[in-house]
Amino acid sequence: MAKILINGGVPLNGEVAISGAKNAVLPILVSCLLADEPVTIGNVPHLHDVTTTMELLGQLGAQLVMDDRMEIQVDPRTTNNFVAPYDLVKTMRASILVLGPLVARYGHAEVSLPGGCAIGSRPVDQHIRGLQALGAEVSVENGFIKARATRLKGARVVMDMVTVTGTENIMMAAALASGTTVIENAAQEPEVVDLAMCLNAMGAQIEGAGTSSMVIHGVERLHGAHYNVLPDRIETGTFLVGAAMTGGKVRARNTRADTLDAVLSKLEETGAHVSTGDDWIELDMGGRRPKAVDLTTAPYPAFPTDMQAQFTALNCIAEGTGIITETVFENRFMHAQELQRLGADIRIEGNTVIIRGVKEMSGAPIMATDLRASACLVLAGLVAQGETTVDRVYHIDRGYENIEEKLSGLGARIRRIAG
Ligand SMILES: CC(=O)N[C@H]1[C@@H](OP(=O)(O)OP(=O)(O)OC[C@H]2O[C@@H](n3ccc(=O)[nH]c3=O)[C@H](O)[C@@H]2O)O[C@H](CO)[C@@H](O)[C@@H]1O
Ligand SMILES: C=C(OP(=O)(O)O)C(=O)O
Repeated sequence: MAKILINGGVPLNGEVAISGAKNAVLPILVSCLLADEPVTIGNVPHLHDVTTTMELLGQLGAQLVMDDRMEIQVDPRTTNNFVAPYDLVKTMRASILVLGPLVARYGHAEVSLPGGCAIGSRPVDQHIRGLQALGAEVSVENGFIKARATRLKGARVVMDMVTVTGTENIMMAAALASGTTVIENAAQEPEVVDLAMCLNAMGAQIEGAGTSSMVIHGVERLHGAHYNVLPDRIETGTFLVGAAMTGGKVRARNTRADTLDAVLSKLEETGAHVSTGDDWIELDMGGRRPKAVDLTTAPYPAFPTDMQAQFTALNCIAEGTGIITETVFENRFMHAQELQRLGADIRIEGNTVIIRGVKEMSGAPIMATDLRASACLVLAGLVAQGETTVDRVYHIDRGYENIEEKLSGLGARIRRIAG
C-alpha cells in the first residue's frame, strides 16, 4: 500500500493550480443519466472517485469517452442496467446519487445501502423520503434501496436536516417529474448550485439554487450540453492552510474566493494576509507562526466540515489554544490521535476538540482514516521536524489530484513511496 513520505520544515511558496471540485463533478457526471443526448463535462479532476463514478456509469450501460484534456463525454442512451452494486457503493458513498436520476428517467433503481463510514453513520433516509414524496415506491431489501415509479410527480419536500447529496438526489429526480417540486431546507453548497447550473444547461428549470428553498419545474426531457465543473474550494483551502502553517506564501490559481468566505475569514484570524482576485487567492504568512482559532462546522455558508481536520492540524502548531466543534458528522476526529503521535496537545470532549498549540511537532509514522484526515496529516507532516510517513493514502487519492506533485511544486519535500 502506497505511503506519503514528508521531510517537514520547509515553508510552502509559489503558485498552485486548483482542480475541478470533487463534490461537484460526481453529481454532475451522474446527472448525465437524465439526458437523452451526450453531455460533455470539462474541468474534471483526476481523482479516484471520478474513476469510480465512470466505472459505475459504465456498469449502468452508459458510454463514456475521456479526451486528453480530461473532458468526459457521457452518452446515456445505452443505459440498460439499473443496479449500483455494494462493491462500488462501499468505496464511494456518492454512488447513492444514481438513485434519483435512474428512477426519474428509467422508472427503476436498485442502489446498495451505503452503510456507515469512518466519519459517521451517514443514513440516507432523507433521500428515500424525498423520492417517496415525489411518488416513487421505495423499499429496502437485502441491503438494497429499490425504487420504482412510472413518472414522478412534483411535490413539496421538506428536508429534516440540510443534506448535500440528499438535496442533489431530489433535485435531479424532480428535474424530469411532472409539475413543480419545492425543496425546503435545501443545501446551499456551491456544488449544489453547480449541479443546478449544469442541469439548467441541459434544459432543466431550476430556480433558487444557493438558497434554502429550491423550485424545480419538471420538464419532459433533458438534452445534451457542455459544462465546466467549478473549482474545488476544499482543495483550495487545504493549500492555503498549508501556507499558513508553514509560514509561507501561496497563490491558488483557477479558484473562486466567493465560495470560501468562512474559510478565508478564519485564515485571516490566524494572522495571515489574504488577498483575492477574479480567479485566484493568495495567502501570505510572512514567516510568522499562526494564531490558534476557534470554529464550528455547519452547512454552507458556515464553516465546512470538510476543512475541519486541516484547521485542527493548523491549531496544533499555532500560538494559543483553539477550540473546534464539529456539528455535521458525529465521528470526525479520527485524525486527533494521529496528530498526538506527532506531539500535538489535543483533547477530545464530545463533539469538540481543544488544541493547545505547541511550538514544534516531530515526524512519525501515522495513518490516514478518511479523506480529509489524510490531508490534515500531510499538512502536519509539512511542519513536523524530521520524517513523517502517512499510511493508507488511498483515502487522499479519492479527493486530491496529484497532491504530492502540487506540494513539491510549492517547495515541500514530499514523495510517494511503495508500502
Ligand atoms: C459527495 C459529497 O458531496 N460529499 C459531501 C456531502 O456528503 P453527504 O451529502 O453525504 O452529507 P450530508 O450533507 O448528507 O450529511 C449531513 C448530515 O446529515 C445527515 N443525514 C444526511 C442524509 C440523510 O438522509 N440523513 C441524515 O441523517 C448525515 O449523517 C450528516 O450528519 O456533504 C458533506 C457535508 O457538507 C461533506 O462532508 C461531503 O464531502
Ligand atoms: C466526506 C467527504 O466525501 P464523501 O461524502 O464522498 O465521503 C469529503 O469530501 O470530505
